[in-house]
Amino acid sequence: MSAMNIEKYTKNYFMPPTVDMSWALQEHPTKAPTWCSVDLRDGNQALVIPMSLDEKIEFYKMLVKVGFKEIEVGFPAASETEYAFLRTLIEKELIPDDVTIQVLTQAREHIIKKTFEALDGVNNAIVHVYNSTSVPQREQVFKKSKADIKKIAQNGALMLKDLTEQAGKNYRFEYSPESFTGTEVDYACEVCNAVLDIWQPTAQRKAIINLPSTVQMSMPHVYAAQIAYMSQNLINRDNVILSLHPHNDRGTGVADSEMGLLAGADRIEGTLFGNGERTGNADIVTIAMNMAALGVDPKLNFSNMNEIVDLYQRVTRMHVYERQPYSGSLVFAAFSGSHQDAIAKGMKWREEKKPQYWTVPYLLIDPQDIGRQYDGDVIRINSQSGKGGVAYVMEQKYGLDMPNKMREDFGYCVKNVSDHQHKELMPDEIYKIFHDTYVNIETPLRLIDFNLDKTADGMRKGHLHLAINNKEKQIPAYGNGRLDAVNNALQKELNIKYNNLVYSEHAMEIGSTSRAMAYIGITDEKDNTYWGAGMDTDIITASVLALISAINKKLNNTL
Ligand SMILES: CC(=O)SCCNC(=O)CCNC(=O)[C@H](O)C(C)(C)COP(=O)(O)OP(=O)(O)OC[C@H]1O[C@@H](n2cnc3c(N)ncnc32)[C@H](O)[C@@H]1OP(=O)(O)O
Ligand SMILES: CC(C)C(=O)C(=O)O
Ligand SMILES: [Mg+2]
Repeated sequence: MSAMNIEKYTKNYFMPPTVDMSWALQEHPTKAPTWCSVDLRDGNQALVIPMSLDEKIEFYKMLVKVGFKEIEVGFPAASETEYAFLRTLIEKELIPDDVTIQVLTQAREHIIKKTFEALDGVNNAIVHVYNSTSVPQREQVFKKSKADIKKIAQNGALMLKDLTEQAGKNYRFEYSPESFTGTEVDYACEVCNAVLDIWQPTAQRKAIINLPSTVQMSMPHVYAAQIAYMSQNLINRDNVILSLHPHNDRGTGVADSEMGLLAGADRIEGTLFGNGERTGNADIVTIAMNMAALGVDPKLNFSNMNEIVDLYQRVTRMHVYERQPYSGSLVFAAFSGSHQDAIAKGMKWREEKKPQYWTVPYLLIDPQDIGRQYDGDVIRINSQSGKGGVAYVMEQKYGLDMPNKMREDFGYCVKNVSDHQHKELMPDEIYKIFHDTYVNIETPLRLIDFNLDKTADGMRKGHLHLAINNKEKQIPAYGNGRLDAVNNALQKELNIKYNNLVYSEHAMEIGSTSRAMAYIGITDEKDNTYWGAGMDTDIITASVLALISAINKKLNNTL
């Protein structure tokens, strides 16, 4: 016996009588399918607390805004709320002309009648009828033969046809052989064809045949082979919209949908973020965004993903997993140093070389396209981060452009703080570390003033007014420029030696236009480099402050 008793499991799906895998030669779908959101029905029936009337209305309006043209709004015969919701949509005229609502019903007379009652007053609707066809459902639940199960479907189809005629409407019809994935594929096809035979769809009024993986049982290519068989063997195929309704028991609801589309399907039923029974339905956000990431217009608009996530979480009381493709809060975040470095360089490269295409390493799509920000959503800093990421945040947020070598010094400094505090560091915390570590350091040396005039031969000569350990002192200064004069004066006065002076400065563009930041690195005889920064409204003063900060760090022996 195995530890998990796997001996009791066996394959419960059926390969189609003829297996055509030629669809697999296509790389990806090249046009958007018809999308049908089943959030308000399949998603809703899976919630611990189903949505209230007001919550359903709010969710419905959001689905319309995203661009769904077909929305399964409920199972009107299931409960008062479901019934009242449909009535509200109709009576308050909340159904735009280009949106068709869909309602689900079992193939039972009183339930179908109640469903039609609820539809009173609507012009366009899809009435969706289902019955189970799988071997276990036939044997264990319905205890009926194949012929009897087909009869349930036919009776349901007939009732839909008759009641629609009686209502004088043009409702469209959908049939689902529920538990399709556990059904012999040729038998499922026989049942669907019997339904189509009753409905006699036309080009003006096509019928929808929806093939659910009510429970996912196989790898996605097997489901797609089943879909290919159905697509090739349904009667009146030109007037049939072949729809998929994948669930996610094996975690491949998206793969089932994508491969099913390649195999001939025209339509996808699914939910936002994959909410639904058990492990959920196929996640339409992911399927649509996968298309968008390949340059295929999905005809749905997720440019405001944060708002959609917030509303969804609030009304369903579910949570969008941090790593849910495209929509999770961490899906664009790069904490690790090498990823951050590549992203920062990739962004720059794109800006300079190919702004019309998105090829930035580690980011499948441009986060801004779904309303996420580079700043805050992409490069985030913790102990796994490196100099590239830290410098990127400082540059984007505060306009600081440190010399390359200083970035390394600061990167390690930030990493250590994050490591010791065991937390992510926000940009303002990183800036504080930068400021406390490098900027305008005043002990033991503090600059009070300096006065350096130009001599006849173009040199600079004058005095440096300092406080050393709080004792004020004037020292003479001479050099070929102001910074050089200060540098010479300080080395002499303090009797210290250093070289490899690295210097850079810039105006502070972000936040404070009137200030300059200067950076200086000095390397002593033991090859230790000390970095300082100076901030001031005057660029020369900023440079002098940067030098004094670097010297103070050497004197304090703080690398
Ligand atoms: C895979 C899916 O998501 S399918 C959709 C599932 N969603 C829901 O069920 C949510 C809404 N459902 C409900 O509120 C209720 O089930 C109702 C109101 C529709 C029906 O309620 P009830 O009749 O009290 O109960 P229930 O659904 O258990 O009925 C079971 C009976 O219907 C039969 N039945 C179930 N589904 C179907 C169907 N699609 N077509 C025909 N008969 C069916 C069963 O065989 C069983 O028959 P029996 O009475 O001879 O044993
Ligand atoms: C009603 C049907 C389509 C369903 O939800 C399923 O089989 O999962
Ligand atoms: Mg379902």
